[in-house]
Amino acid sequence: MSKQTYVRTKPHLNIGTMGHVDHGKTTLTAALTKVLSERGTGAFVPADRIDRAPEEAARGITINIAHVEYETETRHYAHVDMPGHADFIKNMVTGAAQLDGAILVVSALDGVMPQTAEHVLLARQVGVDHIVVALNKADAGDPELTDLVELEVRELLSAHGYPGDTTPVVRVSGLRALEGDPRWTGAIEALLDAVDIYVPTPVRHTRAPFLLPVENVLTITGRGTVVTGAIERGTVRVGDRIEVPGTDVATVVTGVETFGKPMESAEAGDNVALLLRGVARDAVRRGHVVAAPGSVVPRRRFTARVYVLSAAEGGRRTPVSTGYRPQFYLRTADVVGTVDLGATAVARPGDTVTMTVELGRAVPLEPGLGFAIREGGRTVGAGTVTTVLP
Ligand SMILES: Nc1nc2c(ncn2[C@@H]2O[C@H](COP(=O)(O)OP(=O)(O)OP(=O)(O)O)[C@@H](O)[C@H]2O)c(=O)[nH]1
Ligand SMILES: [Mg+2]
Repeated sequence: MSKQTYVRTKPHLNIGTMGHVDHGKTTLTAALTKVLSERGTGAFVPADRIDRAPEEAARGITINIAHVEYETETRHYAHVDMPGHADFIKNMVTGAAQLDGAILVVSALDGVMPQTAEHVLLARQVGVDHIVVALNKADAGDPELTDLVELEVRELLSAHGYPGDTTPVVRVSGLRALEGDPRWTGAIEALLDAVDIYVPTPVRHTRAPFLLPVENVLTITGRGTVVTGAIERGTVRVGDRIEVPGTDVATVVTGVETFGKPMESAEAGDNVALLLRGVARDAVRRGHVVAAPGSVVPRRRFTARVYVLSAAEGGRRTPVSTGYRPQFYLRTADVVGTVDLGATAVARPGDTVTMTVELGRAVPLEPGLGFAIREGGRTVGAGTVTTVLP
């Protein structure tokens, strides 16, 4: 086994494509890899390979195939193209995507559609601070209509607290760029430049104790159990001791990889696969965290500020009251919880309220941790932990 080691020469960022179904997210992702493969800083990944299910890629200790990686002159990117609307919601609300920036794909032919708006709202809630717009299918759109679509997108962004007037909007054609048409490969270059310039290099908490929310667990015959996910904080290297709070797992990391390449040391922001010594496959699950020993104590109760989505935002039509038991999505965990609204007693759609929550099982909690509240497959609220209770 002589795999090439990952050498960190540039800052690493996590970005992704979002937008309404069929607006061309996957085609654009493929086009980005094609243009960069021609520059020699990435491998071309055709659209049908991006859309493939993660399980099919469980060779080596490789991570979710919905991620592709590429480099520009100044950065290394992991790019996640979420295969469908439901996956997008799941990845965004669970924090699995952990995007530093997003490319909002809007078809110049169709303009802003319901999921365009929903994704912008969700991006805002989960703390994606920087959006670059790709007005896709510009090859087929009438330029004057495309101008109107651009205005519409800028208004949408402004309405959700993004700087709509100054957000880069680049007219692209993923399809024509894939065919190698120089006008449109040039547009993809312009989009990449916009991302490089507009999305700032995030500050990573590399000095904090190591924490990895587990996104996926795989078994590699003959090697053991592997957990994958994006490192939230700290660093990790082969030989480090770790534990999985709330379980009996306390062991040593015996392998660290990113995109199939072994790493010397991984840090906050990296998408990694960790091989854990002597851990049974069913001992660790999505929703657990892997942490530096003694650094995290799982808890069940907290107070939070919560925004209850309005019906227009896809939320509930009726108020919630004390005793309400929805699902809470905290990092990659999905846990039932009981709401206590105290003296307020009810919260109407569109309200921001303080609540106390008691979760069905303990998870690592801390002030400032964001979460989503879901019920019957839709997002009904978004909040932030204010106090962790004993
Ligand atoms: N004319 C034109 N068609 C495009 C372009 N990009 C994508 N398409 C077509 O639009 C359709 C949808 O493209 P996808 O890339 O699968 O769209 P998507 O947003 O990933 O779709 P979901 O993942 O299902 O939400 C396909 O038929 C593409 O060939 C483009 O730049 N120009
Ligand atoms: Mg797609």
